Amino acid sequence: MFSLPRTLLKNKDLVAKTLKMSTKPSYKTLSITVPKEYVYHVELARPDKLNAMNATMWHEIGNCFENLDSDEDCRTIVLSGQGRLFCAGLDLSDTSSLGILMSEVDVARKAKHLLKLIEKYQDCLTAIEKCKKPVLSAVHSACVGGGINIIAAADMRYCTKDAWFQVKEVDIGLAADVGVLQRLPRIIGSDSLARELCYTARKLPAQEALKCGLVSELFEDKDQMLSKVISIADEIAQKSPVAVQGTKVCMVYGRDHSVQEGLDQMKLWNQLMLQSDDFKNAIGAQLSKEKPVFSKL
Ligand SMILES: CCC/C=C/C=C/C(=O)SCCNC(=O)CCNC(=O)[C@H](O)C(C)(C)COP(=O)(O)OP(=O)(O)OC[C@H]1O[C@@H](n2cnc3c(N)ncnc32)[C@H](O)[C@@H]1OP(=O)(O)O
Repeated sequence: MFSLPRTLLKNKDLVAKTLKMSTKPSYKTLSITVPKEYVYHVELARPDKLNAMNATMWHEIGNCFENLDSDEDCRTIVLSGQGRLFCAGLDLSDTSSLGILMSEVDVARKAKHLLKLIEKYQDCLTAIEKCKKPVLSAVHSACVGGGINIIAAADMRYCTKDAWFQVKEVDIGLAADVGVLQRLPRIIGSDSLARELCYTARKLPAQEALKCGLVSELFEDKDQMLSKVISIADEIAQKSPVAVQGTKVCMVYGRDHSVQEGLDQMKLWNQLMLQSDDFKNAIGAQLSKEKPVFSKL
């Protein structure tokens, strides 16, 4: 039977922390590390498959971001890919995703299964947007198909100078269905360019991705990028989690609603959140010029 070491039993807080840590999930296709307090680093971890998204990866992305949403040790998330490129998109050899199309069943039955599959895969990526912790994506080399759908659901995007992006779906006979058609035009603010990229599947190079606002900054290489992106994530993680998470929720809401609807939602949000200790602590710290301390959320 599992038993705790004697030294741990002496310290109740440490015991609670150890038990909590031991219940954190682990994944087959994702790697999670904690480079700084409150900063989590999620990596797509199928490097030998160019991080192509098989069914396991789709489900794990959804579960991971749902879990991180309620993980009070996590305040910001850096998302990158292991191996030689960020992501090759849908795993085209994965029959557990695409097998439905091959099976000999009636069109209505196939459609019913496909509806469920598409809905599930949409939800898995929307979990990135629904997670209240800011997600900073860091792309090196190629970001193809499903990969660009992933980063479109993230809060911020950074890339290396050699990176390129491709909304590849039309090339495999598919209208992209997991978020890029909806999110990309809003991110880059040009419906015309978004349509060109989605209709032609042309490769968008890093310089142009910077110019059109898809990414915030370019870096010489992946190491330099991760070091800077982790430091931005750390800067955010030092702030009140009540303020940062509220800002994300309200900005996502505001993107999809009128200014007045956004302001109305903001009133309701802050009539609760301004009562939080964080508000008092942050103002006190500003006045005393001391570093504020915020409890976990
Ligand atoms: C309900 C569904 C919702 C989801 C929809 C999502 C749709 C999409 O993601 S559409 C896009 C799908 N992805 C692709 O079409 C990418 C195809 N791959 C490439 O363009 C290139 O491989 C890539 C630019 C990523 C890398 O090129 P590079 O020259 O560096 O390597 P390759 O020699 O081409 O590839 C190496 C081996 O990896 C295999 N591979 C690459 N991509 C995939 C993939 N997406 N799925 C499965 N396997 C992939 C490639 O076949 C090579 O294998 P091997 O010949 O055995 O070495």
